[in-house]
Amino acid sequence: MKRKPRLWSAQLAAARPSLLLLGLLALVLGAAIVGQSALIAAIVDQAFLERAQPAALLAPLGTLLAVIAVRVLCLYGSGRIGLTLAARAKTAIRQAAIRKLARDPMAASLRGETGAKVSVVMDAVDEGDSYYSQYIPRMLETAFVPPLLLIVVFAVHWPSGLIMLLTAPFIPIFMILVGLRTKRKSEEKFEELAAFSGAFLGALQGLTTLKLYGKAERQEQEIERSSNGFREATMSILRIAFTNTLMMELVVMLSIGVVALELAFRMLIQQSVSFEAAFFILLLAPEFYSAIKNLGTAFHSGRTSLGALKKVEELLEADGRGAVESVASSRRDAAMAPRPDDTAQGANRGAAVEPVQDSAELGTAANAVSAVAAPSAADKLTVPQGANRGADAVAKPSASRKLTLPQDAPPTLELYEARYAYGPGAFALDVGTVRIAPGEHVAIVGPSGAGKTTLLHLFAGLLPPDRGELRIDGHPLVAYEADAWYRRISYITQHPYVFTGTIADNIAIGARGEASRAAIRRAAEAAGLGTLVDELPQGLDTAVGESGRGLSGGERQRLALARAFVNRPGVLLFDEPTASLDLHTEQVLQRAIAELSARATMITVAHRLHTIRAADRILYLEEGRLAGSGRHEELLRTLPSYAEMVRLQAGGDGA
Ligand SMILES: Nc1ncnc2c1ncn2[C@@H]1O[C@H](COP(=O)(O)OP(=O)(O)OP(=O)(O)O)[C@@H](O)[C@H]1O
Repeated sequence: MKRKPRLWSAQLAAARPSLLLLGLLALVLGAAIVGQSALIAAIVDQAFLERAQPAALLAPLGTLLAVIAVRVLCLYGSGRIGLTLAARAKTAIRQAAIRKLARDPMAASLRGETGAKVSVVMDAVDEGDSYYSQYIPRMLETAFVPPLLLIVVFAVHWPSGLIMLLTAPFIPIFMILVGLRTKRKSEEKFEELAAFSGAFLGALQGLTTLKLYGKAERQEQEIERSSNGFREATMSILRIAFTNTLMMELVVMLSIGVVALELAFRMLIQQSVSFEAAFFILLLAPEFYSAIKNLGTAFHSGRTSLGALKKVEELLEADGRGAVESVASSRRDAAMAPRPDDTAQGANRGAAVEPVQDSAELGTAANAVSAVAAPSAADKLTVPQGANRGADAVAKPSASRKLTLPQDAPPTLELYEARYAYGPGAFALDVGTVRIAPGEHVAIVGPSGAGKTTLLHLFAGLLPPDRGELRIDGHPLVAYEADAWYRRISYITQHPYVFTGTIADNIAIGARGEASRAAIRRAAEAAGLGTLVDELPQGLDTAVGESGRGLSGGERQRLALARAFVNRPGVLLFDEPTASLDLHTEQVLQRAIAELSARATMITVAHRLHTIRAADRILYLEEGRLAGSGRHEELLRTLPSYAEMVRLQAGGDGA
């Protein structure tokens, strides 16, 4: 048998007292089985062969009832313990998985299919149930019951004991052979299920696009194909399981038959065994085999569970860091705490990660996560491994304390000797050192694909530089409390994400703490949402997002700005929409942004000439390099490619 997934072992180690109790119950169960069989054999012997008076049978019958009650209680007890073990383990594993997803760097969390992740967290964890509720209790029963029965049979009539000893191994041999195949199949089944869930969710989310391109039917066929794959994988597991059961029943029946034949021969021909002893053994034999057989059935579910667990473990260890320990600790610390080395710097080194897409909105998503992810005190006090890499000349925080970020004044930002590549041979951004003073307004400009968004993500702390680091007020980002930075910034993407909930809920998630109704209202008005809210019958309580009213691109932008207004960030990161908004919306947005950025550092991926002209400094990127930096007029004079871009843009912008 291969090494057990570490998740399982971690859970078992945490459940040692329950395992001891299960062992004790198994021992009592074994004794009850022996007692029950002995009493039945004695009662039948006395009633039919000895022709005893009914009154004489009352005492053994009463004892028999008591023994049966003990047996039932043992089974009930071990069932309850198994279920409790399973429930606790599933909670801990699921918490660890959710915590892992919540604390992942944003770029990593956008990697992979959402449907597949949901399937692992929900279905694969559920599938783990039978390992604890069936396999572990049956394992312990088998460790105590069959050996006990065998000792008793040997003591009463050793030839029967020998037959049982020789035939018993056939059952585990079958189950090991079949179980190994089941585990492989079960892993395949989960791959199929994950593929199916991913394809299904993807198709549902993109249904409008698929319909517009006339591809809905093809996607339907794709879903049919992957659902058939899942069905076939499930059926092949069931086929193995049924064949397994049939073979085991056959082996058990044959073995009991051989024991019975031998006993009949000794009793009737040789007359060397009494009826009571033979009947006693014949009662014990099926109990002996069924205990081993039950393990076989539990073994099958156990293997399926292990296959499922491997998927959960893969999810937990997707970034190569040991999350298993956190499962064991999750009972101690149920709070979903971000780990220090999960902050942007130091994570995903060299991995080709997806860039943060437009749907990710910082200062919003981060707050949404932090609503459920309260960092534990221990995490705040630990300094991550690999912190301060390349930070030779800067002040380093003390090894045991995290710095707090001033919440009132805008900070100084510095990308120090920063380089980021999406992977070996992929696009690489290498901008060296860029320092942005408090309150400075910087525009990132350049041709499409030059690395503007990548640079913005480096400034936001969303992408960890491969080399160099992001410094806030002279200290590396990892020196600060995990959430402090994200509470200080607002990132308005081109297509802000609207969560399912009311407009008020959607604005409130931008707030650093609780936002009052009045503050939400003020933020909505400041962002130019006042008229829309007034026109809606339910005002701020109108449902938006997937299950509510749709919002236009401009309204989404204003919603994102309203989130920023309740936050009043020290750093405003803004990815300007490339698509043109109508003049009125544009003016509303510009006014709101000007007001927001008056007391903040602002970095904008700029597409509009008036943003570029108004910037204190322009960073002009070309193929991942900083080709020039300065004010608009300065770059016009010194950088021909910039002048050319402005000339082309002026044609379409009219600014
Ligand atoms: N996950 C990724 N893996 C590999 N390459 C990527 C990834 N994301 C982006 N790139 C590449 O990195 C380069 C820079 O992308 P980026 O989005 O930063 O450019 P940009 O200047 O913002 O472009 P645009 O103005 O068109 O939005 C592009 O060539 C892009 O194809």
